[in-house]
Parts: sequence; structure tokens; C-alpha cells
Amino acid sequence: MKVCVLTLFPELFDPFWAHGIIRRAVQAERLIPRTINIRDHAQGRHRVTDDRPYGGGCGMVMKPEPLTAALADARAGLPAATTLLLSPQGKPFDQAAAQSLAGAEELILVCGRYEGVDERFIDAHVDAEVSIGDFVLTGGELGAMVVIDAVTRLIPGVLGNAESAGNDTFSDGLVEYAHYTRPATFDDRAVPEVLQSGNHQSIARWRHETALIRTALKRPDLLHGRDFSAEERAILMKWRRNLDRLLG
Ligand SMILES: C[S@@+](CC[C@H](N)C(=O)[O-])C[C@H]1O[C@@H](n2cnc3c(N)ncnc32)[C@H](O)[C@@H]1O
Repeated sequence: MKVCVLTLFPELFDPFWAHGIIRRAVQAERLIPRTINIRDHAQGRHRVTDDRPYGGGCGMVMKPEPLTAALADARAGLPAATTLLLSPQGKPFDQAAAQSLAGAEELILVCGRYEGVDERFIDAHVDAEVSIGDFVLTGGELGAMVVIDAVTRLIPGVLGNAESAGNDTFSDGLVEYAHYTRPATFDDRAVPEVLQSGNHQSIARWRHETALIRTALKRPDLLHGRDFSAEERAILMKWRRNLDRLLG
């Protein structure tokens, strides 16, 4: 995937491209990143990228001309790209959105700063606004990194088999099962016996059960409307009986 980020702070991305799985994806050219400094497309000696808001009020607004010129530069190399603006007003970004973006060949992400960007730029050039949560950041750069990170690990071939995203939280509408590693006992807490049994069927059953129960406890909202399998119904009934017994 070719991804281009429009930002006033391109240097923030240098360490991001250079570490962990993102770095590996870049080296393997499964992720081909580019950052464009919006300021490079601003006019005049001072290369001004922001100005006071019409109507008064505090803060500054990003001017539409440098953004439009920077976007034209990005699009010259990525003619088929979807253009997303990071914004707290956007659609909440989730795993389903990451999965759908992972199938794209090209993507442009625009990072706002200050009070945000001139609305006319959004009207004319932005395909969708994306929020990474109901809070307000100082800029879109962290949001862009969140989107790129979540999407990149879903690009086919980026994660090795050993790191497969298949069991991840959300992949089957459940949170993931619990993980344990050596030592077998830590602080008087032992790893569940079944995980040391070598019985793959029992391990798979245990993992499915714990994923379902952990989802019910941690994220019950994920289970609303779920089409429970017969096995899942049996697991939930068993836990209901356990709870009934506990409560008398
Ligand atoms: C201080 S914010 C502007 C907030 C804007 N005044 C508002 O109330 O909607 C500056 C920039 O940070 C980015 N940003 C802030 N919060 C974000 C969020 N939750 N998700 C994605 N981007 C965000 C956007 O690019 C935004 O233009």
C-alpha cells in the first residue's frame, strides 16, 4: 500500500517508519510511505499555513491553499487514493474500518492542527473524516499513525504466520483469549493446566470459552446481536449455572 501523509510535522513520522512491524513492512515494500510537509506548499517568504478565523474567536485555522497544493502533489503519485482527514468530528475508526482500508492500494491522510482546517478544503477534497476517539488531540499526526499502524498489520504478508491477526480482539467479534508464557508458575499463579496439556482440541475449546466469557465481562456491547453458535450457547449456559449456584 502506498500511503501519503500531509502534515506540518513530517519529522514526527521518521521514527514511526523506522521501528517494529511498520519498519519491516516498509523494508518489504508492502507499505510505501511518503510524508509531505504542507508548509513546503505555502506561498511567500514566511510560508504561512494558518490564519485567523472569519467571525473571530480564538485559535488559528489551516489555510486551504497550501493544503490543496500539498494534496495535488500527493495525488500526482497516488491517483486512485482515498483522502481521509483526521478529525475528532469524523467517523470513529475501528477494526472493521482498518480491515476495509487494508485492501486499498493507495491512501492519503491529512493531519490538521490548530482549530482545524478551512471547511472549503474539506468540502472539495476530503472523502471522509476519521476520528480515533472521543477526545481532542493537538494534531492529526498521532491519529494518522494509529490508522496506518492498525491497517498495516492487516495488509496480507505483513504479519508472519506466528503473529497472525486471525485471533486478535474484534476479529471474530470477541476479545482475545488470555495469554501466558514461561515460567509455568509466577507469584504463586500457575498457567492453566490445559495450556500445558499439548491437547490442541482442548486448548482451542478453552481459548474459545475464555474469549467468550472475557467478552461478556469486558465488552458485553460486542455480544449484542451476535448469532451464538451451539457451542457458545452451551458455554454461556454453563456459566449461567455456575453464577446461579454462586448466588444461591
Ligand atoms: C485541536 S484539534 C481541532 C479540533 C477542532 N477545533 C474541533 O473541535 O473539532 C487539531 C487537529 O487534531 C486532529 N485531531 C484532534 N482530535 C482528533 C481525534 N480524536 N481523531 C483524529 N484527529 C484528531 C485533527 O486533525 C484536528 O484538525
